[in-house]
Amino acid sequence: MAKGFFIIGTDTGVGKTFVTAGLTGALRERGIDAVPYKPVQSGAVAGEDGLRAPDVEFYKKVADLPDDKFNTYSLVPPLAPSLAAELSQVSIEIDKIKEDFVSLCVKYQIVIVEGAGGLFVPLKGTGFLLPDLIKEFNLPVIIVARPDLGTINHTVLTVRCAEQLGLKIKGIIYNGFDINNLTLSEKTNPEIIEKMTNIPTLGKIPKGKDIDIDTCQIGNTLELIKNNVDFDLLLNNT
Ligand SMILES: Nc1ncnc2c1ncn2[C@@H]1O[C@H](COP(=O)(O)OP(=O)(O)OP(=O)(O)O)[C@@H](O)[C@H]1O
Ligand SMILES: C[C@H](N)[C@H](N)CCCCCC(=O)O
Ligand SMILES: [Mg+2]
Repeated sequence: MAKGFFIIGTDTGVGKTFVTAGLTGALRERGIDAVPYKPVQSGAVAGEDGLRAPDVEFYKKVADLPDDKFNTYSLVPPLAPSLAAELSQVSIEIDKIKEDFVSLCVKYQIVIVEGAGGLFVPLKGTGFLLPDLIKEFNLPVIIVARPDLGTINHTVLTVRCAEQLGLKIKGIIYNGFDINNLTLSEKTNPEIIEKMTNIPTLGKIPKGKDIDIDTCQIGNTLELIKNNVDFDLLLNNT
């Protein structure tokens, strides 16, 4: 079985890339040969030498990575992968994604895969969704969630759906606390969600400084992840 994690979010923009990059960098600093993998990047940007994948560029800047292939498809339309592929007249081949994933699994100790958007996102047409890929990879998922009001519903919905689909859930990372001005919901959400789901909280990450994926500003990403994720919990039984 491949060793690693599949990073999903309760939504797009919750911090999956930030967490994927930070976890990869932190594990590599611990001497664990971890790498990231982004099967399908939508919202890719045209650069001098072809399409740039912002998520992958961010990984490379945060973590000291070997030179390898960490992305299979890069698509310009900022949409769900299957729609972005359709508009780009690209056919997403799941076997190609599996091939790239396996080639990383044989070379490295841990592969941290980033999804796209939330859980129920179509990868190919409307029949092959993100959970289908997670099952193919047979990896436990880490859910990245917002900390504030509204996240109970989003997070518990994601947990319940993932469980009903037979996915294994490693834990939840809440991302983006305003630690200088914690709201009542930020103070109470992780505990009540753990009570409702029995899924452990792996980390509570504060808002950082100068972090922006689109402009590849990494700010204090690595420090935030290193200081706020429970790595003993993350790595036990991995
Ligand atoms: N803890 C944080 N502190 C400050 N900025 C953050 C933090 N986490 C994420 N961000 C910023 O929020 C934006 C969204 O984060 P990110 O791109 O990681 O989300 P995502 O879930 O990967 O989105 P997508 O679904 O597009 O892949 C980015 O600009 C990122 O830099
Ligand atoms: C373009 C964006 N940054 C992500 N890469 C893809 C988000 C897909 C969201 C699909 C949806 O739930 O509407
Ligand atoms: Mg991302």
